[in-house]
Amino acid sequence: MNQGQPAISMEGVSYRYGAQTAVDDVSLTIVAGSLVALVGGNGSGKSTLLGILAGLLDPAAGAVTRATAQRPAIVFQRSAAADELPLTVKDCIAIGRFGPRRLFRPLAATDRRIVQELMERLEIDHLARRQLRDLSGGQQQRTLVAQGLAQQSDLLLLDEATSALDVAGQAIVDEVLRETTAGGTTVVHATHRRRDAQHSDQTVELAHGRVVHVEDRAGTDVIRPTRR
Ligand SMILES: Nc1ncnc2c1ncn2[C@@H]1O[C@H](COP(=O)(O)OP(=O)(O)OP(=O)(O)O)[C@@H](O)[C@H]1O
Repeated sequence: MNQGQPAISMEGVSYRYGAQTAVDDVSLTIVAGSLVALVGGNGSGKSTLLGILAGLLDPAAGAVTRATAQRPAIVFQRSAAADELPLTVKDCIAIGRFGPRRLFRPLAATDRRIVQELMERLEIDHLARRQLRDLSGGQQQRTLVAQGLAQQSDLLLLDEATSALDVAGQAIVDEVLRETTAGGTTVVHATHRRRDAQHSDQTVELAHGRVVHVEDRAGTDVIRPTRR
């Protein structure tokens, strides 16, 4: 995909849970190879919008256009599998190569290399054989980010995926995400912490399901918020 071209366009997108409108008439263009922070308070619609971008939720109204048909990689704050399955850090990242159903087939040399490189980049290689459920929240989050990256999708979606990271861990993930977008991947990171947006190319602020503010890296408004 060409960097600088639209990776995703949303036009008048809305989503409702029964009578509750969670995303309300959102129009947005996300440029390929950019790092976008989706910010807003609890219940502002970040996860729902991410679910729409992931293709997991069908909007009630509006249109979403993606430049490619690749399946997006999505990283959540926590993994239920981490609590239930006897997964090592290495296994968990390997899921990103195969999908959960093919977890226990042998890794090809290329997959092993990708898993190893990601563990090194995220500085979790010393934890490779540890059970995920025995790790700290921040160590688990680094592993889940590595799992998302292992998928090598052109669209990486993060849902509060760095909330437990300390300053050093956040700096590592910021750097890895920056490298990832430089390689052409589009990254959308939903977070309620505004400071997580400081390295993003674009910050999209949601309130009550609406885009209320969009800023580019230099701090200038680039898209007018949707009118009420
Ligand atoms: N499964 C659901 N059923 C009913 N309402 C829901 C459901 N999921 C979310 N909502 C509602 O939709 C709105 C947006 O929720 P969403 O989870 O998208 O927000 P968010 O910004 O991700 O919040 P948080 O930061 O708390 O995770 C909220 O009012 C929420 O109560």
